Amino acid sequence: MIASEEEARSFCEALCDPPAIARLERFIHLLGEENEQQNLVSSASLHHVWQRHIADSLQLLLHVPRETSPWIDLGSGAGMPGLVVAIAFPDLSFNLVESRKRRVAWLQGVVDHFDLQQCRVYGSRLENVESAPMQVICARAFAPLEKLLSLSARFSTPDTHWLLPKGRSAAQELAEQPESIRATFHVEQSRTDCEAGIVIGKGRPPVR
Ligand SMILES: C[S@@+](CC[C@H](N)C(=O)[O-])C[C@H]1O[C@@H](n2cnc3c(N)ncnc32)[C@H](O)[C@@H]1O
Repeated sequence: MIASEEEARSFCEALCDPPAIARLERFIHLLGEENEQQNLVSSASLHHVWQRHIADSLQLLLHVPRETSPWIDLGSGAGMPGLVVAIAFPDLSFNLVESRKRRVAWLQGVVDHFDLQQCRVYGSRLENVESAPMQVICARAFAPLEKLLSLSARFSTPDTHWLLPKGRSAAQELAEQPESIRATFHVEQSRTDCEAGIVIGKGRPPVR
């Protein structure tokens, strides 16, 4: 379990090369500046930014083969987890979906800053994004599991990996789903919070 900022940074250094760590440091700086202009993340969380945001995002890579792409991140907000993984691994293809205008501008500004040519920002509601097959669907703090699946199953195929950090409600939310959904997903322990879980799955869930 990652229990400190130092451990979180070491965890990220084990996953990423030094240029990626330098880009993530720059992202943290930009995030701090932008957070004074708009409420992207809680200011308290910036005191634990490697643990709460960077390692929390990068830990998703432990659950999917490294080269898997494209990803879609639902409700990217400040950029967790999709933008953080895109900054660390710019060779992977990412689609970031966010409906709030100022957040969209922030995401696009960061994509431009790092010249992330494989990263596309969709400034609209997910409901209005055209369907396309994705290899990874991720979302942190986007919507309750049932709603999340019904809004996004159309992006999945039998090969799609689902990576859904769900905080402390992970096991409960999954337990409330019908057996057909429970058969597709399971909960893995988060590395950054001993009480949090990540709902992990593979395939196209049979949603209504
Ligand atoms: C609680 S925030 C989480 C942001 C980020 N994933 C994180 O963990 O820091 C949820 C985000 O989803 C966006 N959102 C909510 N419903 C959406 C929808 N239907 N389509 C696109 N974005 C949506 C909100 O604007 C918000 O930025």
